[in-house]
Formats: sequence, structure tokens, C-alpha cells
Amino acid sequence: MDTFIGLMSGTSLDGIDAAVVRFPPGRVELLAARTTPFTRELRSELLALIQATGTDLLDRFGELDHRLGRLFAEAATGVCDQAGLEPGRVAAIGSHGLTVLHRPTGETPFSLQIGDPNLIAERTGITTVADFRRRDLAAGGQGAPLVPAFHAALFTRAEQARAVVNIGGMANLTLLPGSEEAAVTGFDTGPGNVLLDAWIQQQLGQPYDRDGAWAASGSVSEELLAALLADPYFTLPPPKSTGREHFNSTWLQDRLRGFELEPEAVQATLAELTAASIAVAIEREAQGTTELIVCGGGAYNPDLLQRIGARLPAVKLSVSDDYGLAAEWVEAVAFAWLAQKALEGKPGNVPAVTGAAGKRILGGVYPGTTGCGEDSKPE
Ligand SMILES: Nc1ncnc2c1ncn2[C@@H]1O[C@H](COP(=O)(O)OP(=O)(O)OP(=O)(O)O)[C@@H](O)[C@H]1O
Ligand SMILES: CC(=O)N[C@H]1[C@@H]2OC[C@@H](O2)[C@@H](O)[C@@H]1O[C@H](C)C(=O)O
Repeated sequence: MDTFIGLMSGTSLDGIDAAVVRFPPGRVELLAARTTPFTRELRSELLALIQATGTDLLDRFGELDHRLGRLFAEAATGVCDQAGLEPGRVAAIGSHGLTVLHRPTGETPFSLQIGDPNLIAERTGITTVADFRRRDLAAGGQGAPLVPAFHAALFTRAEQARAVVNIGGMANLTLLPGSEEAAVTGFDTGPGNVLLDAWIQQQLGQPYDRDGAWAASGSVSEELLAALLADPYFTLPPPKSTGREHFNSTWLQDRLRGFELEPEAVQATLAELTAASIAVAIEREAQGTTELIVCGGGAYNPDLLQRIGARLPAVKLSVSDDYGLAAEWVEAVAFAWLAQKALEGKPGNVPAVTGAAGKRILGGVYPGTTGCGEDSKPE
């Protein structure tokens, strides 16, 4: 029972990533991985929930929590089949869920993920670990980002100051100092692909800018870039985390007012914003960085990589694939790894990253059905 499943559904709202994985010492062994895309209808329902107001909100919240719970269970079963693995051989599923609201600061900080883990445990029979963020929040942390502990376990090299950036809907950075004395740090740098996806969707009806080709065809507007970078989030000192509640199409529309630009120039400027916010964060927080390892969907965007590289000429740019783990699976694998930590009774947060009062074991455990004397599953 050394096999784990990680389930991740991120801020891009593109679907569920599922990975079956083992963790031999110092390594990751990926047995199978797949994405279950959300239908257009479900994606727009999720977007509507995330942006919602109104009286039927709680109904919709409960319904989508249930529907996603079922879909996560199917994603886990599907990836198990793909790996040729009996569910009884899986130690646990680590399910991130889908973030509908993340408000990590103020008097009543919280972070809400949906995708009922009870349903996942019931329908797969596999012990499920979920609700990873709220214990860290309870300890005074941001509850995000959580992948830095995994990045540190996988990518730390002695005497090498490395950075790892995950470019999903949002982008988050892990800084690995490469020396025992200095601490691992990290934070969300701001938007990753979310604004690029929103703009091309609005202008051309495409879900994302494949290979960054549209952005590459436009010229960056330095004025617009400066206006976007004037958002106080970019200069806020860490710990900090963000999400779609801040960086979304309304945020962009507000800042585009008064500009008259070709749509592809806006796309180019948004790509430059992602690149600049990552580069500035590294320059400000980790000047000695020699290598930047990119993961998440943004690693497949050559235009974005080129822009990041141009802003950090002294830094070697790699993708996680160069170290044996495909960029698209890093987050799902991280939640499998966090599930293993939880079951071992080991902490999963990095207090220097989230700002929590200390290390905490993350996640609630929803036991599987083995040992219950009942192995029937609902249809
Ligand atoms: N070939 C490609 N060219 C350009 N962009 C791409 C390509 N492949 C993936 N992407 C981008 O990556 C995004 C998906 O990234 P990913 O799956 O890492 O996001 P996520 O897990 O939803 O996000 P988060 O890290 O915020 O939770 C797509 O929406 C798209 O913008
Ligand atoms: C609240 C939430 O879901 N945050 C996501 C989001 O997507 C990227 C960035 O913002 C990061 O903080 C986090 O995800 C990763 C998995 C994390 O916690 O490390």
C-alpha cells in the first residue's frame, strides 16, 4: 500500500487532473495520469458560482459540491483503471477540491473548496484526504500556497539556489535557497494564465492561447503593463496568496478603460504581466537564484517562457519534465504527496510560506470502505 492518487482542479477551471503515484526515497514514480475535462456547461456553472450573488447560492453550492464529488470519484477510478490497479491497492487519495472562494486575510479568514470527499471515499472505497487548507488558516496562515513543501522535497539541490514556479490559473513561486541555514519561502506571484484565458475567450471564443501564438503576434503596451503592475498585490510583502476573486475579467476591464489597443496587444501585455510579476518576485526575494524550474500549464506556452527568460537572463530556465515529472501533473502529484504526509502524521505546510504559527498536519481523513464489512458501492 505505497500507492497514492492525487486529484487537483485548479483556478483555470479546465477539469480534474488525476495522478497515480509512488514515492520511492527521493523520487516520484508516476504510474498513470489523466485529465477529465469539465463540460462547457459545468465550467460555466462553476464560474457562475464563483462569481455569484443571489438567493439560490447555497443550493447551487451544495449541488456543485455533490456533482464535483462524484466527478472526482470517477476521475480516481478512471486513473486507477488506466494504471491497471485495484482500488484496494491504493493507500489514499489526496483531493484538493475546487476553490470557490479564497479570503485568507481579515477578521474571518477562510478558503472554500468543493468536491465532497465523503462521496469520493464512498464511491471509490479508498481513504480520502481533503480540506488541506483550513488547518493552516486556523494556525494563522494563508492556507496557500501548499505545493512548496513538495517542490522542496523534489527539487532541492545542495549549494544551488533554485526557484520553482507553478503557472496555472494563478502562479505561485517556491524559493529553494540550497543551504541548510536559509529557509524555503514562497508565495503566489499573481495571475498565471487566468487573464490570458479570459481575454482570448472573450475576443476569439477560444479557451486558451495555444503556444502563446496570439500573444506573440501583438506588441506589448508599456503603459498598460505599468497600469496593471500598479496593483498593490504585486508589491505586497509575503506571506501572500490570491485567486480569481481578485484577478479576473472585471479586474482587467477596469484597467483597460481609457486604452485603445489592438486585442492582440492586450494579450501580449497580459503575457508580459505574468512574466514580469514572476521575474520581479524572484529579483526581489531571491537574487542569487541560478535556476528557475517551471511547471503547470504555463510551461507549455513557449511565448510565456521566452518572456520570462528575457527578464531573467542570468537564470537557467528549465521545466519540471527535465527532472522526470511532466509539468502538467506536478500539482496533482503534490496532493498525493500531501495525503501521504497526512497519513504518516507529518506536517505538510511550510510556515515561512503561509505565515502559519507552526508546522501542521494538513487535511481531514475520510476513511475508505475496506474493513467496514460492506463492499457494495452505490451506482
Ligand atoms: N500548449 C499551451 N499553450 C498555451 N497555454 C497552455 C498550453 N497548455 C496549457 N496552457 C495553459 O495552462 C492552463 C492550465 O494550467 P493548469 O492545469 O496548470 O491550471 P490549474 O491547475 O487550473 O491552475 P492552478 O495552478 O491555478 O490551480 C490553461 O488554461 C492554459 O492557459
Ligand atoms: C486557494 C487556491 O486554491 N489557491 C491555488 C491557486 O492556484 C495557484 C495558486 O493559487 C496557489 O496558491 C493555489 O494552488 C496550489 C496548488 C498551492 O496551494 O500550492
